[in-house]
Amino acid sequence: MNPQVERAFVRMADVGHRYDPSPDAPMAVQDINLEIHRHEFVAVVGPSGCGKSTLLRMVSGLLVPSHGEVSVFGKPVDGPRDDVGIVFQKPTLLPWLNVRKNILFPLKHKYGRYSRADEKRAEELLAIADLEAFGDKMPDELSGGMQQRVGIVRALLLNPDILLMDEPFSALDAMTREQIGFDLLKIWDEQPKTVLFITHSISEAVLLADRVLVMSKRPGTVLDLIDVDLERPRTAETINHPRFGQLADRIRKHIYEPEAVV
Ligand SMILES: Nc1ncnc2c1ncn2[C@@H]1O[C@H](COP(=O)(O)OP(=O)(O)OP(=O)(O)O)[C@@H](O)[C@H]1O
Repeated sequence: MNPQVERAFVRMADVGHRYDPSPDAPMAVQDINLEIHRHEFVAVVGPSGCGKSTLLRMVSGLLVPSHGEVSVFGKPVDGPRDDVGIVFQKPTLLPWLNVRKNILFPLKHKYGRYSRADEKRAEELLAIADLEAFGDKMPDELSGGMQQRVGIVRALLLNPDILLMDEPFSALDAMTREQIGFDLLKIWDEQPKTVLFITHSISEAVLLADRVLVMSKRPGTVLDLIDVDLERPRTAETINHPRFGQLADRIRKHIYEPEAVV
């Protein structure tokens, strides 16, 4: 496990949720018991509709589960949290603001202003994301991958303890996607966060995460929580490691031939 991982941070105890409150309506997720450590990188994979986004929304506090409890550092999550950054599939940058103003926008929106220190940190984060030369550019002057990196920097500028990422790279081509994965690991290494990362890509999950949470089809439950015992830093070479293939196979079996997994 990553040495930066400290201790249990996010806890889900017997968590379940049904969107339709009538008692015979189907559950979206059920019987979720999970502990995520501080600064751990957990990837979530599972079939479409199994409740991955539901899980993320419950950690963010945007959704209160109908059963069980989600807590962060021992305190129940009962409403939207301040210490959470969210990155979605599309970065949704404001087209009329340059990159620098886009990443500072949430601070301005939240506090009405931002300080010189915030501006300095914005420049530092842009540099970590290899975007230091693009602060003055408008979003439509950037590639899709660069826009997505701006979205990640924007989420990090609020210095959240928890970074929730919902299929953040799925709109990108394969090469950009792999590169931005390594960029994310570099940012995470320099600015450790507890990351919950949803993906449909098994190899992306294994390449990035400390652990991979595999969910069953609806109602989503935890099928497996797999330790990714591959060395860091992860590189393009990691993919050629025999252990990488074994881990990816194990996840693939859960998803495509669950009866074959003992
Ligand atoms: N707001 C909602 N109201 C009612 N049902 C919902 C709502 N949001 C999600 N659901 C249902 O809950 C289940 C889980 O949805 P969720 O979006 O969490 O799955 P997912 O694993 O993230 O899916 P995908 O991989 O396709 O994005 C689905 O059956 C979905 O139809």
